[in-house]
Amino acid sequence: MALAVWHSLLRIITRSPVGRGLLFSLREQKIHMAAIRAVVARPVTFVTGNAKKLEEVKAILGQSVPFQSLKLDLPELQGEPEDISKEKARLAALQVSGPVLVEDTCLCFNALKGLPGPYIKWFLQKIGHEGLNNLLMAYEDKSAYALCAFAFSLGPDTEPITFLGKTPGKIVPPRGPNDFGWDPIFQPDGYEQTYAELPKEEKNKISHRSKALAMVKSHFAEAGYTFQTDTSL
Ligand SMILES: O=c1[nH]c(=O)c2ncn([C@@H]3O[C@H](COP(=O)(O)OP(=O)(O)OP(=O)(O)O)[C@@H](O)[C@H]3O)c2[nH]1
Ligand SMILES: [Mg+2]
Repeated sequence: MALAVWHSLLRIITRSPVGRGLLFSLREQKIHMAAIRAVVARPVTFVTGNAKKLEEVKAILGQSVPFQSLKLDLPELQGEPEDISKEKARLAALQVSGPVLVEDTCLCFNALKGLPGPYIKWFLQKIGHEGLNNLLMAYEDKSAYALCAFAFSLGPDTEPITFLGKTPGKIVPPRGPNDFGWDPIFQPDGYEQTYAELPKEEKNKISHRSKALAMVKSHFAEAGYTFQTDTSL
């Protein structure tokens, strides 16, 4: 019965010019979507100069988003995290001539209206953990948040898209191993340990980076890109 109704509906659609037009445009759209889904000529390159970031990205993404990495220290725009990350992706895509993933990380102090934010790398290099704590000496509010802005671009002619992840916490005197940036002075909300004291797997479950990468993963799953692995193309 349902099949008979469907057949008469199909007959009506295919006999009318409007119906035929509709079917044609649906077919075109399907072909267009297939073209988008299909082939991207190169695998994704995660561009970073930071080995510890790379380590975490590998651990968090696993096999979900196949990528290769390239160590490049890209120049960084001043401004808002999302814009910095997008500009990094544009520069990276030009260098790589293919699909790229980059990220920019900020450590934002609420008492300082979000600063040092994207400038944390230079603050950390110049004044260290103690200096960062001292910046908040005059304030009762030690709350802060770690923010990660990933940007993905399919190539030099494509506008990058961004994925943000944020983890709230507070700034504390350094505790734990000193092998990654400001991890020893950031204590995420709901934990008694700093990022540095937490086992890596635990940090990777709750970190700003893992939250942003969860969105990257969903995007890749939805878009269904197929990346050719033949790099001679
Ligand atoms: O304790 C930390 N836990 C983290 O989870 C984390 N992620 C980044 N950082 C540090 O924060 C600055 C960001 O600057 P940033 O995003 O420009 O990175 P970068 O210049 O090192 O690499 P990249 O820009 O080439 O990717 C740099 O000092 C990074 O070392 C972290 N420190
Ligand atoms: Mg950088």
